[in-house]
Amino acid sequence: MIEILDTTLRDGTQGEAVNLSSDDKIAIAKRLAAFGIPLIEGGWPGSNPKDAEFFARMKGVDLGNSQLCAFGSTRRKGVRPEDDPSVQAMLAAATPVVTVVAKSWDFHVTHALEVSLEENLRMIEETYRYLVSEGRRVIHDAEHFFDGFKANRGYALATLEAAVRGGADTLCLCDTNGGSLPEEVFEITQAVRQAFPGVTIGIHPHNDAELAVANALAAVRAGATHVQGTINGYGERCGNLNLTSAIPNLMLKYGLSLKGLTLEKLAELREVSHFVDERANLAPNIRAPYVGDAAFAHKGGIHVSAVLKDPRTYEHVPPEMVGNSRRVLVSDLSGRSNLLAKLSESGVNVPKEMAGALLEEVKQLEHAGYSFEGAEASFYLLAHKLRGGRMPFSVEGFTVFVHVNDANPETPTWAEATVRVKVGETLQHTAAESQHGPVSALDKAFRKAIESFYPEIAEIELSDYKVRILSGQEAGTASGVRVMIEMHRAGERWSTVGASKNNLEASLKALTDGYAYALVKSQPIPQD
Ligand SMILES: CC(=O)SCCNC(=O)CCNC(=O)[C@H](O)C(C)(C)COP(=O)(O)OP(=O)(O)OC[C@H]1O[C@@H](n2cnc3c(N)ncnc32)[C@H](O)[C@@H]1OP(=O)(O)O
Ligand SMILES: CC(=O)C(=O)O
Repeated sequence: MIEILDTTLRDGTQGEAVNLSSDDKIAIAKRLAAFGIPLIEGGWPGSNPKDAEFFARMKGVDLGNSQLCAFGSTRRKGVRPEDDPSVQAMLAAATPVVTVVAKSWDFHVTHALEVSLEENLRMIEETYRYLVSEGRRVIHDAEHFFDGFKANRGYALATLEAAVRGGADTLCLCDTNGGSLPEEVFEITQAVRQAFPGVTIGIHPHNDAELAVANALAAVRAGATHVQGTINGYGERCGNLNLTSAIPNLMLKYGLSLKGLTLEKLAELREVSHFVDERANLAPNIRAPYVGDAAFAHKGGIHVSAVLKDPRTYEHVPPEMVGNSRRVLVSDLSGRSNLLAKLSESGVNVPKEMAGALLEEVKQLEHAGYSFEGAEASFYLLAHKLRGGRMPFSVEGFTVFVHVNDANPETPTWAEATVRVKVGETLQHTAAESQHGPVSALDKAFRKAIESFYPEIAEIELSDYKVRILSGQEAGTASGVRVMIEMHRAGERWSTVGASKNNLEASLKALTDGYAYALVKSQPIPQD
């Protein structure tokens, strides 16, 4: 049985760009508890008012079967634990468990802590004896344990002995600098397990050599049963053990039981990962194993063709087990299988002979700078047109004029646009102005042209607009720009693409695809 300690709210917040308010921390603690994480390290109460406030506010919060841990360090040199403000702050947090960082590496003791090797041993033992006497479960975070063991094995083991004498019930070996190799972690963890029979051994690996997951698994194979990490791998420098990878590896690959976590709960993993990113205001990593958007996204034609026959051909686990889903991408690396699968996702059945023509068109347009991978609405429209589907309008031309007044810099720059749009047999010629730039003026003029025919467009909003400069090879012969647009309406989102040598033309193509998609969706492509 493996026990997970989540340190997203402590080590996670030591990661660059990770900032959580106490409201965020409370929401994350509750979500982790609902997920089934048994130990949730909430922060360092002696460090800052926000962490102290978090623990004060958590006092009345019911975390079910999960326990909150306060983090801190051993007492300072020459101070009794009873008189050490950081130790007192840990106690004031009133958590059943405390996680205490202590030095294991002789070099750190003499150079960072600047105390004698003997005083460090006393700091560990006395701090723990005091915390245990106050009714706390003490988890000893043996900082730099692997480096310390390699430098001075005898002293590193002596720090663990001091921890056990003081009453620590878990010896968590930290790869603080994140540079250890799995074979070293295996051997050293095994040596510690043999030296401390009956004591719980833990692992806290950092990811500086991209080995945190491998090192956690190595430690578990060597007998560690307590694993510390963070959701999405947040943490100091390159981060901590990513629990969204470690948890499914332990459960699905090693077949181990994890305290508090069931296979049913594992299906919440992707949602938990996104919840934490959302609270931290960070964009999810699309390539994150198991939980990322791309984790089960199939792009190469050969892959898609096989996955459609049996997903096990290119998937190591079923995506549903971790709450993810299979996706098929359309690009110039597609075969007909990608297109047919993509269209069938939207309920569209395209005859096989037509798929060849569609594939050819996708490849030509991608050569000219389009990218359909993230522009599923534009791809849908291509198929719609190829099937002879009616388009709600056609754009016949546009002009844009930007007014600048160099003589009077106080006068705001503003743009004026006209568009010529045909709806059925009616030619609409409209103009609009905007102080938010030429694309905004074009959008307004275009809406004006079609709104009397399609009043439902009033509900559509633009949510994202990205321009990418295409150069040389990537754009083939058509160096220029690619514009990707995202629109939404009542909880539904869709994305489109336009490419051209002219930024405004690319923008108008992506914009009008967005409106056209919303309108044709109510008149689906006729089926065979
Ligand atoms: C490996 C880890 O990730 S451990 C967690 C690290 N996390 C953090 O540091 C975030 C929170 N930290 C803080 O808010 C501050 O650093 C505080 C409040 C802890 C200390 O602040 P300050 O008193 O200003 O000290 P400062 O940060 O400059 O230096 C750290 C001190 O802790 C001491 N220290 C380091 N490790 C330990 C330890 N295991 N036990 C006791 N003291 C320690 C250092 O020797 C140094 O003492 P010194 O000031 O006498 O040289
Ligand atoms: C305790 C801790 O965060 C470390 O040693 O990395």
